[in-house]
Amino acid sequence: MLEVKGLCKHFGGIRAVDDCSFSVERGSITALIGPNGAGKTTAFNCISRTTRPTSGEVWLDGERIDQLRPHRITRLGLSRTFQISRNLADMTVLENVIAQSRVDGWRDLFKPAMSTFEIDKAMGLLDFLGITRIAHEDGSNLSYGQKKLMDLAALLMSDPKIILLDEPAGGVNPSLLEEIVGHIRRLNDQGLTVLIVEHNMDLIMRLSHRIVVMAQGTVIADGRPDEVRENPAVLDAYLGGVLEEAA
Ligand SMILES: Nc1ncnc2c1ncn2[C@@H]1O[C@H](COP(=O)(O)OP(=O)(O)OP(=O)(O)O)[C@@H](O)[C@H]1O
Repeated sequence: MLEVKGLCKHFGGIRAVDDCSFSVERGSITALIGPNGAGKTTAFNCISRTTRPTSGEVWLDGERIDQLRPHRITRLGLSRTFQISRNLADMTVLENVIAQSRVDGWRDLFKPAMSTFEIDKAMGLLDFLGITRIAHEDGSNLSYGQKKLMDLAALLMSDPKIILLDEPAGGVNPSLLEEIVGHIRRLNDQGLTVLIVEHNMDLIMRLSHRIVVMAQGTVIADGRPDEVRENPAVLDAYLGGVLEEAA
């Protein structure tokens, strides 16, 4: 469904992503893991085109997307979250979900505040995520975890085929973590393809069908969780630690 071919992103002399190639199968939960600074977020940014790649190609369902604008990519069915919530000031959760989901660029400036269709759709998603009770809360009063759920709702507004989740478990408490895992599983059961960057190895090992491992900008391993966990190159990149703890 998603194919990344020879992707490079250089910042001056830093090769953040360096000849990175991998694919994501339709209907899968695929994890992109790697030690700090491996290039995972930069790869995400290039795929969703929030960063312009230096070279390489990204294909979505047979269409090359690496030269498209981000909102065109969203329209083609690829949406992503950010490590840091993009909560908009002085807006309720419902307003945030709708405002963040608008993908038509400057044309959105001429749209009415919120249509009934958008409100119904956003409320349906807040219900799916179990957070209708905070629909009319000011977005800036939310806990860190609630913001993550709000961002997930905004992401789902565009009816994506594939979602890219950047550290969905980062900084959330254990019970919310289980809730987020449940939501990701349910979305995947409904046919949504998921690509996830996450440092929580326990979550990754439980949730993913396939794991792509990056180190120093490139892919060093790719396979099922049990294969990746035993891979000497991966253990070496991580110096053993986190993977052994998750075993
Ligand atoms: N805008 C930038 N300018 C210069 N260097 C950058 C920039 N963004 C990222 N880098 C560098 O690129 C490399 C890869 O960073 P990136 O954030 O993609 O890694 P990561 O695998 O997502 O790390 P982490 O797990 O810590 O989030 C790092 O060395 C980082 O310092």
